[in-house]
Amino acid sequence: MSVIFGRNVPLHLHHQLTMLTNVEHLGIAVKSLAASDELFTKLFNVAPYKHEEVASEGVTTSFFKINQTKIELLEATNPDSPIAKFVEKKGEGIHHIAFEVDDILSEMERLKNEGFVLLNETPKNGADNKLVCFLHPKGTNGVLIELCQEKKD
Ligand SMILES: CC[C@H](C(=O)O)C(=O)SCCNC(=O)CCNC(=O)[C@H](O)C(C)(C)COP(=O)(O)OP(=O)(O)OC[C@H]1O[C@@H](n2cnc3c(N)ncnc32)[C@H](O)[C@@H]1OP(=O)(O)O
Ligand SMILES: [Co+2]
Repeated sequence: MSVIFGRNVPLHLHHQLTMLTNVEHLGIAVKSLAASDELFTKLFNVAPYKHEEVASEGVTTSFFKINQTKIELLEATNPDSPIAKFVEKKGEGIHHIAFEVDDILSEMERLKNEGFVLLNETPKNGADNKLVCFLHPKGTNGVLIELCQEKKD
C-alpha cells in the first residue's frame, strides 16, 4: 500500500513535485537600464517585453524573451539596493540565476532541510507576477540562486 504524503501524492513520487524545473531567467545587474536596453535590443534583435519596478527590492527591471530564454536586466533605484552594492563591488554582470518551482513553500522547506541558507524566510513578491526566494551565494558556490513560483490567481 503506497504511503500517502501531502496533496495525496505517494511518498515515492513526492520528491518529483519539489524540485527546481527550468531556468526561469538570468538576472544581469546594469548601471543604466536605458543604455542596456539599447545594447541588448541590438544583441537579441528583439525589444524588451516589459519594464517593471520592484520597490521592495530597490530595483527597476527590463525583461527580454528569446524563445524560452528570459533575461532580466536590473538597475538599482536606491543606494541600499542589492544591485547598487553588487555593481559598486563587482561592476555590471550576471547577478543571479532564477529557477522555476511548482511549489515554492515545499521547495524552501526542502532546501532549508538540505542546509541551504534562505535569504527570506517566507516567499516575497518578485517581478513578472512571481513569488520568489533567494539562497545565499555562499552556500551555492558563489552563485546567487532565485526560486520563482508563478502567482496563482
Ligand atoms: C525580486 C525582483 C527580481 C525578480 O527576479 O523578481 C529580482 O531578481 S531582484 C534581485 C535583487 N535582489 C536580491 O539580490 C535579493 C537577494 N540578495 C541579497 O540578499 C544580498 O544581495 C546578498 C545577501 C546576496 C549579499 O548582500 P550583502 O549585504 O551581504 O552584500 P555583500 O557585498 O557584503 O555580499 C556578501 C558576499 O556575497 C557576495 N555576493 C553578493 N551578491 C552576490 C551575487 N549576486 N552573486 C554572487 N555573490 C554575491 C559578495 O561578493 C560577498 O562575498 P565576499 O566573498 O565577502 O566578497
Ligand atoms: Co530575478
